[in-house]
Amino acid sequence: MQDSLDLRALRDIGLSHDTVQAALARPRPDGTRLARVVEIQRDHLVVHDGVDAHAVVPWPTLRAALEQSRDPLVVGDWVWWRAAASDGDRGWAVARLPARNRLARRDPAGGRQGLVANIDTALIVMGLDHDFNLRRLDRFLVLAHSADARVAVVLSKADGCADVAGALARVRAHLGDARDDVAVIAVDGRSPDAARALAPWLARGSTLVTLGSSGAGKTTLTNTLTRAASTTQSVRADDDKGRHTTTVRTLHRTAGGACLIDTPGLRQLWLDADADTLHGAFPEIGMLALQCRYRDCRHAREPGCAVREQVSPERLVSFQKLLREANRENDDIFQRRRHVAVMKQRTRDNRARNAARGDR
Ligand SMILES: Nc1nc2c(ncn2[C@@H]2O[C@H](COP(=O)(O)OP(=O)(O)OP(=O)(O)O)[C@@H](O)[C@H]2O)c(=O)[nH]1
Ligand SMILES: [Zn+2]
Repeated sequence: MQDSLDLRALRDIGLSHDTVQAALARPRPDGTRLARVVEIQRDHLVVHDGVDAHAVVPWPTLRAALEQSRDPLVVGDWVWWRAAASDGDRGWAVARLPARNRLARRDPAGGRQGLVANIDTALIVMGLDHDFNLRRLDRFLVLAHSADARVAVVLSKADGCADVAGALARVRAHLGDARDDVAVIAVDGRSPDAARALAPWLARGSTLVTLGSSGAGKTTLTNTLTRAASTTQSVRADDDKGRHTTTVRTLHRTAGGACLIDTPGLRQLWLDADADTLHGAFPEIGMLALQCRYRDCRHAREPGCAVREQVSPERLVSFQKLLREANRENDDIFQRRRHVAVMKQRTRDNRARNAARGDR
């Protein structure tokens, strides 16, 4: 069993300075080694130490702590793990290291669902087809901002789009100067050119996560970026058919040594973001609000509203909707349940109305 850490190998799997600090800050549990969670299966986890993958399950005390905090292990987490007593058995994840960041969403009941941890860059993938939706993009931008991650917006399916330049310009105009930290790139996710376009975000040892709705092209892009990587990396048999739907989050290695976590499409992204995070993701709104005539301007119908004058209407609508959602988080559990009940009833009503009209 290794007693010193193989830092080189661990860096290859995304070990950062913060995690090293976190690891040194507390005593290492006896007989354990450092590894990263690369896959979550129903009955076990896969951790990787930069050299090998190992199947593990949480040690009883860790399991109890995770259950109590309702904050399960996610892909990208770092753990101290211990090999099983006999070969072939599952090892144990003994303790989790504090994460430098974590992406999470809310579930309808108000719980928090961790998605991934310890990321540098979010690749927000949006198809240049019916998937193109600036309001949804804003939502993913807030998610990325909540982890303080760099962001590249990847407009996929550029090969099938008649006006790529126009689409790029629309996204840029929507984000405005305030978000000039966000890169916007159009790609054919199946082409090796996509890897070249994304090279600046794919440095060895950095960690990226794909975000986007189902069918946006996340897995296609992941396959392109990881294709020339390790030959031991299995390629799923149904990928060629393009029908494969991602069901688990998995950390892959790219050809140049970056770590890329592919996520399933998030059908319902209820943000786990407070008003501060929101203002961080929409920095221009807070700045401009200082120039509104009224101090408590809601940027609705008030005269002399600087926000309405200078922010694109679509982006302002995004912001206001997300802010309502964030404020709802402060609701108590009963208000939240009532809200869920209202939403469900509304869905049933819509369905009934559509059925009565004869559409499906
Ligand atoms: N022409 C073209 N097709 C693409 C591109 N990117 C993805 N596709 C196709 O779009 C479909 C959906 O792509 P996926 O990569 O499976 O989408 P996903 O975002 O991983 O979807 P989920 O796994 O359901 O979350 C597949 O048929 C892909 O072949 C692209 O850049 N160009
Ligand atoms: Zn205003």
